[in-house]
Amino acid sequence: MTAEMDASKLMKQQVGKAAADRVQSSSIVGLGTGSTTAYAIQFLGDRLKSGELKDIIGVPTSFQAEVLAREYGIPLTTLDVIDRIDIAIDGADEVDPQLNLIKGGGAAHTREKVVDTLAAEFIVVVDSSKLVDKLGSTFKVPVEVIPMAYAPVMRAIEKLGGKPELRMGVKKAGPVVTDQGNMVIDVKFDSIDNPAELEKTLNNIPGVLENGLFVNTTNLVLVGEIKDGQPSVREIVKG
Ligand SMILES: O=C[C@H](O)[C@H](O)[C@H](O)COP(=O)(O)O
Repeated sequence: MTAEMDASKLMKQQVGKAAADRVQSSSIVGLGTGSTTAYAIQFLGDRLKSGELKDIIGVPTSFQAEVLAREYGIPLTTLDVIDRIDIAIDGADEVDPQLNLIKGGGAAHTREKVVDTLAAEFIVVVDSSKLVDKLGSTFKVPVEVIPMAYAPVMRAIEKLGGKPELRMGVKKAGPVVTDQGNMVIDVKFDSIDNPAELEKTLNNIPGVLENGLFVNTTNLVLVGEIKDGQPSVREIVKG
């Protein structure tokens, strides 16, 4: 493992723990997707096991989150049997100064947006590499589409000035298939000046299920960073 990988792992672990520590007993918890949230799920499981935390129920945002929650002993529920989510913990691929996000690097943004926006408190967990001045500067915007519509959706996105690319599988021939059985188009925009408007415009293309722009969805981002050689966590609160 390189020193860079070590640092990234340490930052993710630390921030995952900090988020898990904020969960209180008897909470219904939205369980996000990705490598950072995976640590939060693991630490929630540890707190349950030690008896420090009691009676939490998780709402998974993906097959990955569901499998991890089962592995770490977190009981699960679904949205048809609960009427609230107290807190959701989820990662992000980019965070801008207004705390708007790009998500969906793991193709889970559709279910994540449902769960995260239902939560009374949505905590984002990232390492410091995810902070950007402007959304779209390092990451493409993921757009989930129903399979029969992928070609016209790509043409419509080109007309909006985006450069669309069908996301292809790794160790799987052909496209990535989401937990809903759909496809993902990653879109490079030269400049995202109005994320709120772009989020709506993309979702308005027939055949699009959901895109990875999360605008005004969170007031709290926890950032894992390395300071003086030690992992630490910084809070960014929306003012
Ligand atoms: O679809 C995946 C999610 O939006 C993830 O939360 C996001 O990609 C961040 O993942 P990671 O913590 O692995 O960087």
